[in-house]
Amino acid sequence: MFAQYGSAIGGLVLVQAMLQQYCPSEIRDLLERYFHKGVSFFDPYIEISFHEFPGKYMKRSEAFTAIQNYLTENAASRAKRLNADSVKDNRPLILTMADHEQVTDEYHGVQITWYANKTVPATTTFSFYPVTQNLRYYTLKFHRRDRKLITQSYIDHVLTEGKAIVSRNRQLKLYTNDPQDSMWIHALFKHPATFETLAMHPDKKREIMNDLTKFTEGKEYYAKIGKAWKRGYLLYGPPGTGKSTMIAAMANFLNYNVYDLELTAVKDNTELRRLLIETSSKSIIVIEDIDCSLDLTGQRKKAEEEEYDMDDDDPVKKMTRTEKKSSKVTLSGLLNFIDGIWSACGGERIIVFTTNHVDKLDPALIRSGRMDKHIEMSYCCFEAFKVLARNYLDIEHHPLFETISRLFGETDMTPADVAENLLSKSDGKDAEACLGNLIQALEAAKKKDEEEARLEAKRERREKRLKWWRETTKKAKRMLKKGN
Ligand SMILES: Nc1ncnc2c1ncn2[C@@H]1O[C@H](COP(=O)(O)OP(=O)(O)OP(=O)(O)O)[C@@H](O)[C@H]1O
Ligand SMILES: [Mg+2]
Repeated sequence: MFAQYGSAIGGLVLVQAMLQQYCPSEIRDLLERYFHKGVSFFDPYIEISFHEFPGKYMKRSEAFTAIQNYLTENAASRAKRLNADSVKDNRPLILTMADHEQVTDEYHGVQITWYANKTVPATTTFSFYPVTQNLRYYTLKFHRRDRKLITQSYIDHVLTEGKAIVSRNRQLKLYTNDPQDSMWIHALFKHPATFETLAMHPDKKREIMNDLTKFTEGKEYYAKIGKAWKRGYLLYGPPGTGKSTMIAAMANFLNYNVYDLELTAVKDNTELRRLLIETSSKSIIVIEDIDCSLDLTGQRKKAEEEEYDMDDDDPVKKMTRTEKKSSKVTLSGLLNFIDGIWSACGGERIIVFTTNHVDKLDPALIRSGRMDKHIEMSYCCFEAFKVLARNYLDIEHHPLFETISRLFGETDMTPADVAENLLSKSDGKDAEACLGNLIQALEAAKKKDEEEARLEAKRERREKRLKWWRETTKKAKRMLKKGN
């Protein structure tokens, strides 16, 4: 039976080769269409292709990555030609199928063949992406009698397995936007901060961790209520209270990549949109110091005023306005993105804004629904100090803790300053000396606070006296006038 198919297809291939050589193109196209129909009539096999970059935005297909990982773990070792990926950080060698290689897989007793393909484009058009990368694809080939099993069960199995492998083997990455060509560049993300090492009141910490876990498990919930699967956090507080450390702890906790978006390097809203669409799911997009990144407070107002003035028909003014508008990222561009566009690209993204001045932000940016959770990162409390003492000195208790606890009630110190004091010259080994350092620093801070309070009180008293003196003089002058 197979031999018959084979010779029929062989015959058709021969005919096609002859046509290509001797036929005019119109007739050839027509005949080729029939040729493919003929082949598919005789050929009992079905093929499905999965391209690496299938979409308009040149976003790498998650299905392709999942298949690559599935094949690497399950079948690639059986291939004859393999690519060995560079090995870093003592990780095992990664072997992937070489291009134009094939492997077979088995599922419920059915044989499936996978081909790793790569086509080289005939015409070279300009692209930011390596050309060959755009054209890699896997082809899955199976007998048509197994169509139901493959399309309804096997592909799902491969994608689910592949995605699980991706998240198991995931090495976190830190992406930053390159101001030169506005592309994401990445390095391995290796921040050691975890929720365990984060100095914060345990209740608050638990609340945040629960919130994050609920978010990651919320795929069905978000779909049910018709909202994009995203969550916004606003971290605010003075410098050195652990906002950036918290982001690293979140990434390590969730096993998410971090996209550190430098807004000042983004040319306009279109570029912002592209950069954000290129982020992968399971990621945290961070915009640090949002109040400094852009004049977000003013720009929206300015934009509104400009729109209002659009009737003005001075062409020069109009042009300047248009340039101004198109050359910057605006608050509305950012808000539009946060609000809507993500729903179209798969979700599971967290966006974190940080600021030292929450009072300076435009209310539109922080209203609920946009930033779902506001987290205040504040001065160190005794509970947070205990975490730092455990991290830096390996101690849970010490007789000096009582004094320290009292001093935390009397003055403010950031966790960064506490940590600095715990890092003594003796390399953190002499706990008593380190705690002594901290007590001295806390007492000095308390003294400074008291001195500032004393000066403030003195200033207030002086102002009061001055006010009394001015009023009394005014009264005396009025009385003198009346007397005259
Ligand atoms: N809550 C904290 N827990 C543990 N370490 C902390 C904490 N806060 C600060 N630190 C320590 O202080 C350093 C500075 O903290 P971090 O950069 O997270 O502060 P920040 O709030 O982001 O400051 P900025 O507003 O200046 O960006 C960190 O490297 C870390 O060692
Ligand atoms: Mg920071």
